[in-house]
Amino acid sequence: MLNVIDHPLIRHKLTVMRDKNTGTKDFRENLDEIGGLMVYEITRDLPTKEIEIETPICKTKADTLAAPIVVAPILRAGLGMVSGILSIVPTAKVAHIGMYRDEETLEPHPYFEKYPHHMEESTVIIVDPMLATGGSSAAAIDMVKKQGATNIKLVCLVGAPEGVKLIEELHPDVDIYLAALDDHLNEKGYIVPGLGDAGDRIFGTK
Ligand SMILES: O=c1ccn([C@@H]2O[C@H](COP(=O)(O)O)[C@@H](O)[C@H]2O)c(=O)[nH]1
Ligand SMILES: O=P(O)(O)OP(=O)(O)O
Ligand SMILES: [Mg+2]
Repeated sequence: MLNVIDHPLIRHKLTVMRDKNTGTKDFRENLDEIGGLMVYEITRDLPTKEIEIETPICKTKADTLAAPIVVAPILRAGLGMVSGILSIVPTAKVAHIGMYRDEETLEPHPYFEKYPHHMEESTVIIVDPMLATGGSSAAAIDMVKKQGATNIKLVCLVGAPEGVKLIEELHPDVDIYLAALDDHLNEKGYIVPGLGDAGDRIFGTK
């Protein structure tokens, strides 16, 4: 199911990121901050369990997270959201999924994967700022499913209708979270209006 997280702070920060005159430093900082703000909303339905603790006053029962959380950035661009997410969920483990998109065919090419233990019992949050054709995210979801993950969330900043459709078709069990649903893809597979090439803007490459 698609969830567009609509919040004035997120809209403001995303506008800064979309602006072509925004430099690497401000682009990175705003991406990180949006990552933190989005994850607060996304984790709203995480399962909790009651445990017994002792306060300075008495014994009591209180809630704690029931399952481990794994943040799985799709390299490189997804890396830009990790520290913002970890600032809200500091106990999360981090998986890495290396993927590049062929510039001609737009097909995703995985080149690296590394996971923490217990993927099957974790809530896995896959992050990539851009959901364009959806090929990279769909492939990343396949990869974490092969590791046994069943509770998977996909968190992107900007999505195109084409990418949302692909994920809904291939992985109807995965909830999609966006900060904005944009208009369409251009002939080169870039999101319009979008924010350009996220990896290049984060890392200052071209
Ligand atoms: O406007 C865009 C579109 C894509 N990217 C990069 O490509 C992948 C996602 O593309 P899919 O077509 O959905 O596989 C994403 O990892 C971005 O790194 C982009 O930066 N800007
Ligand atoms: O999906 P790509 O090819 O844009 O990868 P990166 O995020 O490393 O720029
Ligand atoms: Mg890129």
